[in-house]
Amino acid sequence: MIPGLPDPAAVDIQGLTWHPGGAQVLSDVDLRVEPGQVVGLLGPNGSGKSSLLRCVYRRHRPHAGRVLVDGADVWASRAPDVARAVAVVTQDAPADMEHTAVQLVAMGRIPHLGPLGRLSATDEDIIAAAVHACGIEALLDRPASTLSGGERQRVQLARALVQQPRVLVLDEPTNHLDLRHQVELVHIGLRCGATVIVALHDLQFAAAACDHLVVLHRGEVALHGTPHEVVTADTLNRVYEVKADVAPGPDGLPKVSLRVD
Ligand SMILES: Nc1ncnc2c1ncn2[C@@H]1O[C@H](COP(=O)(O)OP(=O)(O)OP(=O)(O)O)[C@@H](O)[C@H]1O
Repeated sequence: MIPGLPDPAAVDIQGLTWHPGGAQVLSDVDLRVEPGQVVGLLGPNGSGKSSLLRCVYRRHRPHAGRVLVDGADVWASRAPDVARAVAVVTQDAPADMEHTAVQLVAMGRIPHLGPLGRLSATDEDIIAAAVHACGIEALLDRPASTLSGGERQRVQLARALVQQPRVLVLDEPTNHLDLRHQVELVHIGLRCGATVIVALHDLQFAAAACDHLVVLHRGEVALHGTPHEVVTADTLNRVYEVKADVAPGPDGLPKVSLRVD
């Protein structure tokens, strides 16, 4: 789909602890993600999902522990080297709102450009492929500030893809997307060949889209396993404090029915 995508990388999170201003946000988190795996990060609001992902894409420096991408500690590596390996789509609007969509997408090539910062024909091909994959051709000349939340998220995904990442970090990438674009995100982002770590709120979507699920609770890994092992009535009760029935749906995946009485 995107020309020249490199091999996916393993991600090893070891004893990760982050306590800004004394608040214990992440405590001794261990997680191994195999190359090419799609791992869903679940957990209630405030459980530490975004904080964990920020440690992976080198936004937060952990107070203890480390994140290894193919064996290299991201905080012992140079920022441009990490940017060549790890791309991110966040739930926030991009900072550069005055730029047009195509300028934002092209910024994804910056870690790969030479000293003159010029785009080559190969770079242009990669950008065109990502624009096509994300279906944003009609948005290219629009300033980011005029785009809807879902349009902006697709522009961010295209920017992440042109980075040709070995690891793709997605922080609640579906929160602005309608059903069709959620399904497309699975095809484009989750199956692009990179190792993917994705924070999600919808357990059923996570079960359908991910190979492996990890549930954070109060900054610790509460449980992890296959969708069948993780999406259970017990998890919903113990971690989310809701009553629910979980039974296999027609596709064999866990189907959640919340009890609201
Ligand atoms: N810089 C910071 N300083 C102090 N506390 C922080 C900081 N960043 C995050 N927190 C706190 O850490 C906890 C975890 O936040 P985080 O955003 O990682 O959770 P989350 O699981 O992604 O939540 P949500 O599902 O609501 O997006 C929250 O209680 C949050 O207030």
